[in-house]
Amino acid sequence: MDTITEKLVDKIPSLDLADFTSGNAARKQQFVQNLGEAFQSIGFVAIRNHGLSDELSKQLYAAVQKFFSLPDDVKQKYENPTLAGQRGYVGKGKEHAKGRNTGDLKEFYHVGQDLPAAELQAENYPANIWPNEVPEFKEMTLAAYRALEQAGTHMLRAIALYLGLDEDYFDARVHHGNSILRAIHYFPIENPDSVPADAVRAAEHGDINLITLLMGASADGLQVLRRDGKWIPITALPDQIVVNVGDMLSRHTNNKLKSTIHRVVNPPRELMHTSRYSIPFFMHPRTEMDLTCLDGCIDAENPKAYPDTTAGEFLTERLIELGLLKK
Ligand SMILES: O=C(O)CCC(=O)C(=O)O
Ligand SMILES: [Fe+2]
Repeated sequence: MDTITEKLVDKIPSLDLADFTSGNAARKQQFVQNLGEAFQSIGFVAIRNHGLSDELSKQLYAAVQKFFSLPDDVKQKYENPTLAGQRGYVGKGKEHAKGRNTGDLKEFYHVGQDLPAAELQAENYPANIWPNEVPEFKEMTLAAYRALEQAGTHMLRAIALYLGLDEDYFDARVHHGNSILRAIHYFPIENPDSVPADAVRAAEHGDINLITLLMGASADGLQVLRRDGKWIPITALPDQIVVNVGDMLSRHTNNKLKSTIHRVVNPPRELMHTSRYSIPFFMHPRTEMDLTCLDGCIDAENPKAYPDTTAGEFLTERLIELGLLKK
């Protein structure tokens, strides 16, 4: 085992994306190295200068809170079971982590790639669904989608360099990619005894996609599983977003980069009646991206760990496991 994978940290590393985009070769190289080492060990980093303004994130949160405070029967108008939860609203307890049956204590709303109708059809993506009751929801979620997609593209360029690939290796693969912005509401529970004893806000899981960019992670509850089995809380400052490796990138790099298991724990019993919001952006490639383990990540010590697959096939498999797509 190399020394990088043995390093155990109590806090996720904090990096400045401006180092990568600065035009200064030494700062850029240092960013690439630090990011690569973090993704090869804990699998998570906190990033500042990510390009999402404070103003936008405040307005986005306001719109999201306004939507989730609508009555359940109004929110359910925006739920379309034929889309496997890929667009619009997904109601309370509908999604469970892979390998579990108890639903998570959350409701969420998915926004996908927003393109003119003909391009959506060409990419085979469903159209977005917009809530009439909160007209600003569309503008705010799409602005955040674009900012996070841009930040994610920079992060993937840094990852490509770390892997010894061309800097633009991921660019065409994520162009018009199947990314999803997920606004989550961990809803208040007045009577903790009314939910299954093993129900949690988000049970432990790895993300499906290439990388996840998470805003709002500073609220308590998010924890990551360190390799020695210890859960460590995520502590990101308000001006930071958290970025982690998902299963697609882990698989493509033959486990060199780590998709670290994480969860959102319940608050203490007396605070179960409070809400928690978070907004992860799941950066997916295009459906046809080949996730075959990269040659550069396979050697005698690290034999090829996965059969070949594509992003589309892998996503379908996982949506079935999460209870969102029926076989
Ligand atoms: O709410 C959070 O802080 C994290 C949510 C998460 O891990 C997910 O939705 O995949
Ligand atoms: Fe996650």
